[in-house]
Amino acid sequence: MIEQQTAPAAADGDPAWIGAHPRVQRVPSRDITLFIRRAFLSREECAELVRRIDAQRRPSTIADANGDHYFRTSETCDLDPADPFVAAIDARLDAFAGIASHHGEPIQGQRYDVGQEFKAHTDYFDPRGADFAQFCSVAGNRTWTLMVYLNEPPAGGATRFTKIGKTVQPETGKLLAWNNRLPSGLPNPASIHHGMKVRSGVKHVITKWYRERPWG
Ligand SMILES: O=C(O)CCC(=O)C(=O)O
Ligand SMILES: [Fe+2]
Repeated sequence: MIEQQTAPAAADGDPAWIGAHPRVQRVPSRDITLFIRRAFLSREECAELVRRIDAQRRPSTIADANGDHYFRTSETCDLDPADPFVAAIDARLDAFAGIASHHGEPIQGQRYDVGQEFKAHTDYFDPRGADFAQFCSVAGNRTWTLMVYLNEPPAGGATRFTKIGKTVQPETGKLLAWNNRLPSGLPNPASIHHGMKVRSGVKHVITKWYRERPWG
């Protein structure tokens, strides 16, 4: 009998579901739910994504502009959800998170050249921030983040979770998944993280964010 792959239907990620996948490690922390899964994507899949990101990149932007023009110096690419290759990766991310696809934003790509970074920030939007209504009135705030490194720069480019003191090194195909919320549903300030400066080479990642309510 062929095993039927059913799409996830849940509105939120379940740590027990994610933690039960093969080869998943949970980062020990009382303050955040954070998982690492090495080699989630193959080198070939990563290279395919890098090609698409490089072809369509634009300067990255931030919500709640803070006057620091060097806060996020990378470039961003909105990957085309209608591209069958992208759609297949999207479905694997949803299956990993265990979250219904309509809660997900389209996958983004990020590209960092030497000297580029994304300073310490949270992926959730500040409920008191000026841009909250603009970004969150329909789908609500961000819940989980899934991020995959598509390459490994020779120096720099780590992701540092500054509040919990955990630094993750880029590694081709490595996935990070974390909950941006507390068990109460409020935003978790311990999820703050810094995409650190690339010192040599180039760094690409994909980011996939899920929302409290259906997207779009
Ligand atoms: O590039 C990184 O290491 C972090 C990226 C990130 O935090 C983001 O895109 O929200
Ligand atoms: Fe982030």
